[in-house]
Amino acid sequence: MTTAQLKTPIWQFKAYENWVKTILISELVETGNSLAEFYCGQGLDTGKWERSKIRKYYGFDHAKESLVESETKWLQRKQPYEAEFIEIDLTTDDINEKLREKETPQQTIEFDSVACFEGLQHSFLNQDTANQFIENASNRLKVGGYFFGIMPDSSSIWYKSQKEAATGSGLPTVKSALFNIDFDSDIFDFFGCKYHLSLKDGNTYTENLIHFPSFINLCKNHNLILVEATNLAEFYEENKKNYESKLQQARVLVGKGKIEPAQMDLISLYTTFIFVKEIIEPKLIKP
Ligand SMILES: C[S@@+](CC[C@H](N)C(=O)[O-])C[C@H]1O[C@@H](n2cnc3c(N)ncnc32)[C@H](O)[C@@H]1O
Repeated sequence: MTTAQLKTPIWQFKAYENWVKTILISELVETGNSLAEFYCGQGLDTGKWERSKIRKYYGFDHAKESLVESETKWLQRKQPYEAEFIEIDLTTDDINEKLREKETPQQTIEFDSVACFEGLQHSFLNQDTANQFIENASNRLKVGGYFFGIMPDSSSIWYKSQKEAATGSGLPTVKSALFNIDFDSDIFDFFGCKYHLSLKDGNTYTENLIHFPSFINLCKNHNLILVEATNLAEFYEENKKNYESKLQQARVLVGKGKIEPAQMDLISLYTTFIFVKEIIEPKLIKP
């Protein structure tokens, strides 16, 4: 990695995101845990799972080649935990069907935590896909277990848009030193309000803007209760003291004790989320 590459906004964002992931994992995942990673991709976090000393890992992704890459990383690290790499479309398929074939009558599969670091927003194409995804997240999670990760912060993005002057139809374009955000729609719907994040270095990402209160309600329908959601910019203020050395290790460029404001503006487009699975109360039968 050259010094020039290290300084690009996207590399800096990824370094910062890595720092956040490391903290979330160290606070929520315990030695000996059974851990599911949704949208595991190519296993970029294999080292983090190894350091957290999990017992068993289940990586879920719909791309076979990503799962092969993820498994290769795990093999290269000499299989530091037991692992399964499972091909599934998390927005249309039922996780039970994939897991049943791996279970025995004596041993059913359950997770202490479900992590999802990139992709939750892609599940919100419509009500059915969002519902199937959250159902999958909750289904094999133990009571008291965490569903956690990182997603775009719709409140922050919405707020930034509302501060801009409206020009023509559609939601106002967000303009910042490192990026612009354009919206497809002129309303902020639960589903279907797409936006395009264009970085000044030429990369463009299309995401779904998730209405956060509706997301919380959907999770509640699946017995997942919000514990906290922290905008990634605030996350820095809350954790920089306790995790300063990890900030250096992640190679986040911090000048004069703080991250550049333009970089922070990009970081503030995302939020953490942590839900806990609650005890399912039996329904009271009225006399
Ligand atoms: C950006 S990668 C995530 C990488 C990894 N989680 C990380 O943080 O480094 C997104 C992954 O989501 C997977 N994906 C996208 N839609 C999916 C779906 N409906 N079901 C399962 N996997 C999906 C893609 O194949 C891709 O590997």
